[in-house]
Amino acid sequence: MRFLVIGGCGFLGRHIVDELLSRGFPVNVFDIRSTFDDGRVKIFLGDLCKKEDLMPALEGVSAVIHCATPPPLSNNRALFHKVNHDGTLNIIACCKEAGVKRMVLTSSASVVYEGSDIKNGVETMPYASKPMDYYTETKILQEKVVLQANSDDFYTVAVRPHGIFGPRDPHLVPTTVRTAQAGKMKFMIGNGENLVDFTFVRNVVHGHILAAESLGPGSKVNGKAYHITNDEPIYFWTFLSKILVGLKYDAPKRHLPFTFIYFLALILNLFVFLLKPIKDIKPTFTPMTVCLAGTHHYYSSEAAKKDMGYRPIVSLDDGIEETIRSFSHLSKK
Ligand SMILES: NC(=O)C1=CN([C@@H]2O[C@H](COP(=O)(O)OP(=O)(O)OC[C@H]3O[C@@H](n4cnc5c(N)ncnc54)[C@H](O)[C@@H]3O)[C@@H](O)[C@H]2O)C=CC1
Ligand SMILES: CC(C)=CCC[C@@H](C)[C@H]1CC[C@H]2C3=C(CC[C@]12C)[C@@]1(C)CCC(=O)C[C@@H]1CC3
Repeated sequence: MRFLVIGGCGFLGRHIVDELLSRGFPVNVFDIRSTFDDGRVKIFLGDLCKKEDLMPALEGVSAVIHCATPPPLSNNRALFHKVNHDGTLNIIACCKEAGVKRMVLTSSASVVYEGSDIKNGVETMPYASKPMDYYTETKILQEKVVLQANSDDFYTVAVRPHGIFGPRDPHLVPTTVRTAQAGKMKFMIGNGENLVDFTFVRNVVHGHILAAESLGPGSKVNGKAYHITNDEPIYFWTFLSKILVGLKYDAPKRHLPFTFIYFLALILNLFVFLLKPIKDIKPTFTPMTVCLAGTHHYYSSEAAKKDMGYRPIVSLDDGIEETIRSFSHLSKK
């Protein structure tokens, strides 16, 4: 089974490519940029929104893993809609024309998150009716169109990871370190007792490949979404403190009230919106990131265990240790 990994030059995508190769699968990569060179992989450069770019990459492919997105923490509504919604419709149409049989979408557990506590969330929870940011808004649209595209000759499934971390992560660890270096990590938001799923990247990869292998005629996974987690919810600020201390930064010790910081983030968000025509500011503390830092949000992966035999293959502590080692270049000097 030849795979095409759309977004294969990104953080998760590259790990998926590496694992597929190590399991002996032939792999194509499609991405708008190239970040690596491997003689075993043909990298097709292009825009997933353009049929003429995508079709050549689909030749001889039987399974597509679509994990491309604009950067989740950017705030570009038009780009998110263009890539995550319109672009995904294009991928579905191209897959059907090229005779691809299976599609795995990298969705997000955040498609049901509206800023309030979610404890052991299940996949049957309704989509967020008021998504907190444009990224989440378009991940909901994206998952809907992919699962609706499931049919007797094109099998689709959505994998919903949460808080992916690991080597080459461009979002979580670098943003945490930058925030600490700017002196903005001296306080925890809230009481520090909110449980959150952080998922080591190789567990997310394992879930994707299991999902791809499980798709097929009459399969129970066809047309469904599955949470893939480490199955070890951890206090948000305990996780961040482990990363920070591992990179020789001080862990936050004092607390700021969640509602106070959330109110400040709302005001800042308004200023960012008003100033947008003049200057594009990307604050770290947005209503979404403040809620993620101050509320419970962890999910059940029981459905993935039952329907596709998923189990995390790397423990949280081992994943944290490997991540810290891989980011030694970001250690405090
Ligand atoms: N990082 C996280 O904590 C989580 C990520 N996800 C999902 O996982 C997937 C992968 O995320 P990451 O690896 O963190 O992101 P990333 O930003 O590292 O990788 C995304 C890749 O998509 C490519 N891309 C963007 N626009 C494109 C276009 N128009 N045409 C072709 N390629 C394009 C980028 O060049 C990049 O290589 C995404 O779908 C994201 O929504 C879901 C849950 C959590
Ligand atoms: C409060 C603060 C600035 C903490 C620093 C860490 C954050 C940058 C990460 C903590 C939780 C992460 C997270 C995501 C991005 C990075 C964090 C906000 C996602 C929004 C990435 C894309 C998704 O699909 C959902 C993730 C939820 C958790």
